[in-house]
Amino acid sequence: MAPIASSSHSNLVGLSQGLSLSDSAPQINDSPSFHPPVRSICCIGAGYVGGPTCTLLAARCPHIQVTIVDVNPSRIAAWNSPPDPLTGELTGLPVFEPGLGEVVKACRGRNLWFSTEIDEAIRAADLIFVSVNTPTKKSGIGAGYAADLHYVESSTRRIASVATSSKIIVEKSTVPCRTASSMRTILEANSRPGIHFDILSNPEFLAEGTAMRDLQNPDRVLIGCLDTPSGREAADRLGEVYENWVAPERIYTTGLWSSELSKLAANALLAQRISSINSLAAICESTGANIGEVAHACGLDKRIGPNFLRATCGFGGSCFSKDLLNLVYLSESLGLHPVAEYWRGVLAMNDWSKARFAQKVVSTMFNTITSKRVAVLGFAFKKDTGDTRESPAITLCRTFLEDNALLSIYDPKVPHEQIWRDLVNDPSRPSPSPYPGSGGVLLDSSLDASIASLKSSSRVTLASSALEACRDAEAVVITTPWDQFRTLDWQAVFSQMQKPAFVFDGHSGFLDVARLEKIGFKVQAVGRGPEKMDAWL
Ligand SMILES: NC(=O)C1=CN([C@@H]2O[C@H](COP(=O)(O)OP(=O)(O)OC[C@H]3O[C@@H](n4cnc5c(N)ncnc54)[C@H](O)[C@@H]3O)[C@@H](O)[C@H]2O)C=CC1
Ligand SMILES: O=C(O)[C@H]1O[C@H](OP(=O)(O)OP(=O)(O)OC[C@H]2O[C@@H](n3ccc(=O)[nH]c3=O)[C@H](O)[C@@H]2O)[C@H](O)[C@@H](O)[C@@H]1O
Repeated sequence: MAPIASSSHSNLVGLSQGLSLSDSAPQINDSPSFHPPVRSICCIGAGYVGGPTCTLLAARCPHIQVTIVDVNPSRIAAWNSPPDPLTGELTGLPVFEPGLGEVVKACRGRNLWFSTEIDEAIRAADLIFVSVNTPTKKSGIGAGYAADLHYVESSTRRIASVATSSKIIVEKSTVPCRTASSMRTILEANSRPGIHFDILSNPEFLAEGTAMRDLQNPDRVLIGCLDTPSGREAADRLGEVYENWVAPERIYTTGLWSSELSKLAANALLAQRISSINSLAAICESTGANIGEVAHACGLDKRIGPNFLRATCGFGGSCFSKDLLNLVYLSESLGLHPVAEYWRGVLAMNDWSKARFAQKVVSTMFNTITSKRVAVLGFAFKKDTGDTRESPAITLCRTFLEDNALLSIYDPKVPHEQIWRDLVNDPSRPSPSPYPGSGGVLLDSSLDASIASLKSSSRVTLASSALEACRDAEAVVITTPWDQFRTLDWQAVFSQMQKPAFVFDGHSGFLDVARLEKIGFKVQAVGRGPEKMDAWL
């Protein structure tokens, strides 16, 4: 495979063996004739990806009009919410991302619009990003594994039915391999005569909490296209948009199917590293080795590298599990059962890591947490986001509640209503969302009743600060590594806790264990062996 390099807008490299000609990356750049330079963009889906991605695009391309649309009016209203009158900050946005508010403020009303007028935005656009949710199917064929593509399909049908001019359609959502082919069939079967669509795959690699930084300075922009003159030209047009702020050598063009698969592959490989280090963390805890030292020692090898080797109480987030399940399903569908088993193992290790951590809390606290107050610090799946989808904190809190603990939970960004819903929602159903219609379950009466019952049981308190959450607690469990938890006044925490005061750190190397032990805490941290192992030295 050629290294990332580009001599034209399309970085036309990456012919993959085994692909038919139309699957492979194109080799030459034909003169344009199908699509004019992009002046107007529509993004369907105003979520964690569509919102930040197209906001940054609007900021870097003032000559392009960008309209982000969504079927969910409350989400769009939140994107259009006014600045706080006191601070001037945009605190009502539906997505919390450091730096996002400032960029929205600078562009909104200039060349950035948030709207529910989907048809109008589709008609006006030269290029359309499809950034809708692709959750794991909850029922029917492939339930629990396959991606639910009905949001992608309904967006595609809508484009076909309302478009009055030719367009470039860009898959931004993470989709199974060959989804572009289904989209093309739908578009061709439903569009008006004389209208031409080209479909590109342009997966998104941003991570929540660092989205604006990742979008501004991506490791790579991947564009998959068909090897046809119009497909190559469409890739050029999208490449030109990115070149307003991304160096051409970081824009990598491949065949469509390689691009679709690369997104699943990248997430699978990242998740695999976490499960690998978490498996080693378990060995450390039983031997007296320290996972921080082991990870550092391994990461010094340039072939391994230091990133994504932080042992934790398990990975979360809306995509790692979903995309791994998708890969497992794809492998099974292709009859590649050992491949499916291999990736399934990454998920199994993650489930085990969460269960193991919860078990450690219970066993350390003399094998019972019944009626003991446990302070849970953090509820989002990682710091600097308010997103709780697949957060390990949810699994841990549910386990503690099943063991009859009293929970006191604090997170700086997750709204209380979201925490209540996550605690009572059946995990086999879609993750509930504060934005009805956004892909999560709608608030229904049974959910409301469960929340009311949990609230009235007094088994869970939602605190307004970390210190408040820790008051009278017998244990503090760090589930999300927000910076403010590291710099907490731990002496003050200790003085107001029951004794012995336990701390369980779900993120290796996050807390200064030696300092906490000096204060008097009994500390357990993922991947840190027991003191007594060193006793024979
Ligand atoms: N969340 C993340 O950090 C990343 C997500 N992805 C992928 O991006 C895609 C979107 O993910 P998120 O933004 O997190 O999802 P999300 O659930 O936050 O947003 C999706 C939005 O699409 C809207 N929508 C659904 N169908 C629609 C339709 N027919 N017309 C108009 N709007 C519609 C929903 O109302 C929702 O607001 C998924 O495929 C995901 O795997 C990729 C990289 C990062
Ligand atoms: O497709 C997606 O949705 C995105 O998924 C991840 O991004 P994200 O889930 O937002 O955040 P990460 O930083 O990857 O963290 C995911 C989870 O892994 C955990 N993690 C991360 C790193 C690590 O070393 N150990 C570890 O347990 C985090 O605590 C978190 O729970 C990928 O990093 C993005 O490239 C990708 O675009």
